[in-house]
Amino acid sequence: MKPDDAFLSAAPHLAVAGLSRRYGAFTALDDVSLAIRKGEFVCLLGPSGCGKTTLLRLVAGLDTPDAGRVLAHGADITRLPPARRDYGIVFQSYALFPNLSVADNIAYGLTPRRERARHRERVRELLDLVGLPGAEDKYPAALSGGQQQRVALARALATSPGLLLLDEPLSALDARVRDKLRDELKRLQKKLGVTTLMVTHDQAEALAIADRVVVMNAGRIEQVGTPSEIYRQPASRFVAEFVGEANWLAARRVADDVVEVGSHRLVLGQALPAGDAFSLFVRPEDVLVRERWQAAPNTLLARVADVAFAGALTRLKLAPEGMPGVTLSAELCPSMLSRQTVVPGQIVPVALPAERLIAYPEGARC
Ligand SMILES: Nc1ncnc2c1ncn2[C@@H]1O[C@H](COP(=O)(O)OP(=O)(O)OP(=O)(O)O)[C@@H](O)[C@H]1O
Repeated sequence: MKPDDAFLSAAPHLAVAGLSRRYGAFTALDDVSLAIRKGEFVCLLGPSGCGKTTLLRLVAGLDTPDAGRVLAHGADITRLPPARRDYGIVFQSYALFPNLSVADNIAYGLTPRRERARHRERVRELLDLVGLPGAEDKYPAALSGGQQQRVALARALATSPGLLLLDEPLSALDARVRDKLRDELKRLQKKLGVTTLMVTHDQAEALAIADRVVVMNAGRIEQVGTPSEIYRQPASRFVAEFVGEANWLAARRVADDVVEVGSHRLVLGQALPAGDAFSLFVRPEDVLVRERWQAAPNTLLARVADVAFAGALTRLKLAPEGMPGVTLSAELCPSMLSRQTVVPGQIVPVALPAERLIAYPEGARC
């Protein structure tokens, strides 16, 4: 059974199976399969041009695939026109009607039009929900970007759709407004339980907001996982490079779970993939600076090259002995620094926990 068959037979809330979209000779989306459960918040994450919006547009019915299917509750909706699909959508640009009041913008999709009193009540409810009570009579031009996006969200939710589609809804906003709206969006999504698919190229946003993140690269899915799985266990070198900060060390195979970096042997928590040359990955917060030396596997000495205070943590640059040319970034939390001072030039013991090291075959790039 192909993985698509397994998840399609489970009739998830939304599924795409073997979806491809080509523009001339260029393949924007290449055999993508994905299943989304009811109530899930899923983020499509990836660099510009990787096919996120293409996938969202196919789900919305705004475009037609060259191959593959879109299914809602197991029913094939690939050819169903957008108006007959059960979703609300918010785009990056606010896309409100400038000549309509906030109330009319929100009520636009509500039918039948004659039920004005009922619509007024629904608009009031939605404006409360998105944190804009009393804004009914304002016009879009009188609203800030963040407020306009709240109205766009209210409009998308007006018909209580089964699916909320969001295409970079926060990226046109300044950082402070974006963070606030991000938290509110997450709270709102959980409160309503509306299944949500959001496109973003901002990894911090995806990790903070999503139940599951779909990392895309060049029209394909690299990994689907919870934010913590994506961050802690990147399935490919591409994901490891795209999400979060990392140290990369050139390593050579010594045994099935042992590599050599410079003159050091490092034990790994899992068996190496095939190959002799690897890029060894370790997050800065997993580079552990010890108070005193203990002869233990994966422990080495390093000279502190730089100490930079960064508020909630302190960033160190470390030059490990026996690894010429290598600089390791480490992050220390305040509780650790209250026990020990670290200054440039100091020699400190450093541990690289086996289970925190991941080896990717050299050359297996993006
Ligand atoms: N109508 C089109 N005609 C030709 N090429 C297209 C068309 N639409 C998209 N593409 C190409 O398909 C690829 C994927 O585009 P898509 O908009 O899905 O990327 P994206 O991941 O959403 O990127 P961004 O974050 O920049 O919006 C891009 O290389 C884009 O240039």
